[in-house]
Amino acid sequence: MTLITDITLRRILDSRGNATVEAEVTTEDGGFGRGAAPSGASTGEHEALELPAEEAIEKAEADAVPALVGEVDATDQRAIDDTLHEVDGTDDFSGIGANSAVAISMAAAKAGADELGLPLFQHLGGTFRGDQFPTPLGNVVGGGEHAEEATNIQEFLSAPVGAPSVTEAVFANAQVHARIGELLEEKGVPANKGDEGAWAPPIGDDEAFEIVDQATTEVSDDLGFEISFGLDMAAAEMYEDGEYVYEGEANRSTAEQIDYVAEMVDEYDMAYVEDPLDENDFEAFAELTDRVGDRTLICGDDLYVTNVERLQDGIDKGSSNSILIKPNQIGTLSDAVDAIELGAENGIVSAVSHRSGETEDTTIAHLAVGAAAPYIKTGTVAGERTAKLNELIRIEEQV
Ligand SMILES: O=C(O)[C@@H](CO)OP(=O)(O)O
Ligand SMILES: [Mg+2]
Repeated sequence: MTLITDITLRRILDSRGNATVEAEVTTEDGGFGRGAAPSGASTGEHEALELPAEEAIEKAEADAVPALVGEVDATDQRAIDDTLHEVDGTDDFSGIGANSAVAISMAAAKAGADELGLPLFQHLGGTFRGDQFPTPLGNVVGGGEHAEEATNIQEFLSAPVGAPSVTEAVFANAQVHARIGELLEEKGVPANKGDEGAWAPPIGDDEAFEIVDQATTEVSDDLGFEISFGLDMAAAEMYEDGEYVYEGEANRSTAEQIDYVAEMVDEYDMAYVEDPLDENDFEAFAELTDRVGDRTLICGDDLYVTNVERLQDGIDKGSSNSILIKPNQIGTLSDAVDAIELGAENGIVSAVSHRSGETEDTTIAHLAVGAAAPYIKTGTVAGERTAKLNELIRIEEQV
């Protein structure tokens, strides 16, 4: 037993320039870990609650810190995360803030790993983990809530499903991103970038499909392995009064949205579609999964918010064959691992994910490897994204 001896919380900047919570945890034998909370823009209605950074810090200092310091074993992640839940006392972490909770949970995990002299992925996953690497889904074009005057669809994701290693996959996504930059320039389209470093051009979704298809095909031919692509439609953000609102084109009813997504899956042989329907429509999700789930991943992000109860509901209804895992949506690493494991037991494929507002924290790279998640979504370029991608490259070298 090695007790936590100190926890420091502070306000730091995230990649959008907003304040977020950073935590540092020290153990009695000198173990140390630092973690920082990310923050979403297209947040799900049922996510754990993020409080303003200063308020989250004050509340966690008053309630969580005294319950952990000198009380809990730094190497017992379940006990740490259970304590966070106990002191918070709510269902959605509105007591201390999900941002304080996740920062402490991640910092403590790193302190525990340091204490044990293990890489974080192994502390989280155990001795027999570390030989399975996630395929990185790389955001290369996007709009929605992540950029003004760009595509309706929030993210077009390069998916190097045939890459022989995670390192080659990471570089393949960067090459697709670069190729799209060239294609946009050739077309004379001004190419700004969105919150996650993806190109955010003022073009329609149809044109974006064509450009991403061309770039992934060309890079795939060049590198000699399969690069598919996918989407995060973040459809809850488009859903108004029973219709999916597309700027510059006709709105779609739920039935039309299902038809549209199914057609695009087949036309472009897409590997992955996240949040194609509203976050409360488990039934429409099930209809789409029934139609195309044998040939693509239909992933629930805002639908499940990394919550095992919502995931169980989706499993019972056949809503999807994939789940997005965001530790800050649920508040602790233990909760995130529970969702991955419940998914795996039921044939649901996990993709561990960043948020649009990020920091240099690399925990999700370790979580994906430690929990053997088949996918990770953490951008393509930009420092706060490459922090995780470069960490995956380093982990691959270690094993
Ligand atoms: O919708 C998503 O999957 C995420 C990350 O790409 O965006 P946000 O963090 O804004 O919710
Ligand atoms: Mg999403």
